[in-house]
Amino acid sequence: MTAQNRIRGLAADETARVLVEALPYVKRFDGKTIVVKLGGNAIDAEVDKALAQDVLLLRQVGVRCIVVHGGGPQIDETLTAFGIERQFKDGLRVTDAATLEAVRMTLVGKVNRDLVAKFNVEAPEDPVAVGVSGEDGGLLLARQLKPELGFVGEVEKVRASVLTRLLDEGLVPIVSTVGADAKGQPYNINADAAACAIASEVGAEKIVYLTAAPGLLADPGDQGSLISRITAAEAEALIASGAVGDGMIPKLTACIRAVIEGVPRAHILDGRIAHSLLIEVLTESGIGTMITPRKVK
Ligand SMILES: Nc1ncnc2c1ncn2[C@@H]1O[C@H](COP(=O)(O)OP(=O)(O)O)[C@@H](O)[C@H]1O
Ligand SMILES: CC(=O)N[C@@H](CCC(=O)OP(=O)(O)O)C(=O)O
Repeated sequence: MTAQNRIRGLAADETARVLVEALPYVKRFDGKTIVVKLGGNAIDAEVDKALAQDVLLLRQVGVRCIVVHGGGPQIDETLTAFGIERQFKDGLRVTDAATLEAVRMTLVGKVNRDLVAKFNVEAPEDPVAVGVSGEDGGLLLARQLKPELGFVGEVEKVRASVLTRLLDEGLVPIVSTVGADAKGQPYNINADAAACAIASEVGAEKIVYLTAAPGLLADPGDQGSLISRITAAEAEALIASGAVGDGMIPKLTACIRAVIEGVPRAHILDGRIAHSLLIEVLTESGIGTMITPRKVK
């Protein structure tokens, strides 16, 4: 059985054997940081449990994981319940004051709390997941992106020490992406962009985007058209060609930016597949799409 298939069917008593087989890959990441971005469309009870297990296992073998989450569909639900209309421009949510309240309530107050709880039930003896909002400890200093988007922010500065101090203590930060400016005005920040800013500032070895697609597709209508490897320049050309749509544009743009800013590899993986993170990190062939700064063998 290949290491990939073994990890897929990971059973507790098999974990040690799988890890021995994966040792060369584990060593590569010992002491390194991996940023994992979980998209709102990939959030699901079963895969969240598998993700929690993967992150906790990687932590046990010395990998420092930071989880950044989105929550687009969950925000939509809150807006519907409040009778507030949703509006998007270029994949970003137009955020007026009422929408901002709903975003903050949903991302920080619900999605983040639920994920922290799911992670900590996987290790009740040693609950290491800690929820952090971009407003906590000044983690995400934000400024308005464009006046026409209202309270949508871009990251001006990441205060990485908020996360590295937690990682140094063996904790696993779970980040929601509402930031604030120096005056305390909160901003809604796209989670793909925030994860990229965090990965470059902490000097991550990898950024992994878990989403509800097999990876980057050459043709969004053809699930079999997966692109396994792509350089930043090729990815830019693909966006310009119009073959990338919806939520994939901010994600691919964030991947391009991350690798240009020094993160060696960015990945887009199918977050609906249980243990996709572990399969990617601990096996040679990997899954999904890998974005690199330039061509690699
Ligand atoms: N070229 C493409 N390859 C893959 N997915 C694409 C592409 N173009 C558009 N998409 C769509 O983008 C979606 C990912 O965006 P989104 O759902 O916003 O992600 P997330 O919630 O993970 O941030 C995919 O599920 C797919 O429907
Ligand atoms: C400015 C902006 O668009 N912010 C996003 C933040 C959540 C997010 O990015 O969630 P996903 O990762 O699930 O897409 C939003 O309001 O939906």
